[in-house]
Amino acid sequence: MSTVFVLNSGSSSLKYQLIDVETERSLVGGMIERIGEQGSGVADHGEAMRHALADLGTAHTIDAVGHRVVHGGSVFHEATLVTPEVDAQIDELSALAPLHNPANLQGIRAAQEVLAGVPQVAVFDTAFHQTLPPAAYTYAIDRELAAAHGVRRYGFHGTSHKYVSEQAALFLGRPLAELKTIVLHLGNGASVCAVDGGRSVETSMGLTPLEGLVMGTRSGDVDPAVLIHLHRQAGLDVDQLDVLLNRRSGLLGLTGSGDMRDVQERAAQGDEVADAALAVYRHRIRRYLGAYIAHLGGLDAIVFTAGVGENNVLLRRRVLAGLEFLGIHVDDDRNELASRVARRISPDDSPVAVLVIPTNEELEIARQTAALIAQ
Ligand SMILES: Nc1ncnc2c1ncn2[C@@H]1O[C@H](COP(=O)(O)OP(=O)(O)O)[C@@H](O)[C@H]1O
Ligand SMILES: CC(=O)OP(=O)(O)O
Ligand SMILES: [Mg+2]
Repeated sequence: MSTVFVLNSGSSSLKYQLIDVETERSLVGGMIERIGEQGSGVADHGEAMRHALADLGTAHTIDAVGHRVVHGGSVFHEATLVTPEVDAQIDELSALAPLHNPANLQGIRAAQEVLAGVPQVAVFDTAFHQTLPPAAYTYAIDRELAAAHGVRRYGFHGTSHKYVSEQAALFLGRPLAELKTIVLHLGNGASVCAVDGGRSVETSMGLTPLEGLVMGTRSGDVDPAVLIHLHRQAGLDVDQLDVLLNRRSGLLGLTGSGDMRDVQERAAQGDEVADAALAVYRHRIRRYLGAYIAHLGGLDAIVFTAGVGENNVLLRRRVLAGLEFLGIHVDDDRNELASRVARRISPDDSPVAVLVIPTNEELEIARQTAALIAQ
């Protein structure tokens, strides 16, 4: 076993990489964006997949394909070989992740067609969070109704949270088993995870990837009564509410742009609407940070990752400002240093290590795929 082709289908993008699992080097890689948008030339994830395979060419052998699958419900606790039964279960879980699972399945089916006979492995965003205690995953609603419909918190971005928390332990040279870490995965989708001894014990996304932080186009937490109110008072039906909260909220809803770079640029030019949106974004993160420090009963490390977490100097400083009383300090010079590798942005002697660690979901998927195939 030496090469794994990894497919990471997002709601509107497809990232792919061919990874040599022995050297952990990427041999071929690319990204197709704006899938399904008018004028993009790529109608759906099946077509995007065919573009990716064409880019791959025939120069390489492929020993297995690893797929990111966003929702694994309570069914999948670990990387799983795709069989017709597994395909059907992923399909069934589409109701819980309509932006993601159908795209993941299209990727799987296109790969099966083009790479017939090559084992396909599904790696689930939810799997790492299967260790959440019931107190963290239970919604306080009618128990039987919830059970009948799979209504509980699952959590997402697990592949990233797992990878990054392990990298943090390696970086610090300390055993994972004794570390209390909070990971801030701030990308287009965003979530926080409390990791205690390598296990996810609390995370901000819930039944679907909508709960929690303010995101590019998703609202994150709202009082559920907002939906009832908007239905009764503004006449929005359930599909309109779905589109509102998942696709037209977050930074996009607050400012008209879902991209953090745009919002920050506008704020820097004195745009008060953009500045106020950044304040909401930061406030929500700090609410979770405080809560998770309490859940963990201590804290060794805070890790920033994903597009915003890895690149946004100002946001990192603002999120952690005023938390010195908790042993959380940021060294401004270290924070401002642009770099693509794992680094510490707190002083060496501060009680809590504040780290920036680039996530690599593709590598983690390749590792898990190779490990499963080797069994
Ligand atoms: N170099 C950068 N500098 C500042 N912000 C960035 C940079 N790269 C990405 N971002 C921000 O990160 C977000 C996208 O994160 P990313 O992790 O790439 O998203 P996805 O969830 O689609 O994988 C956007 O809001 C974007 O503005
Ligand atoms: C689960 C999720 O939100 O994924 P993404 O950040 O890729 O949209
Ligand atoms: Mg992402």
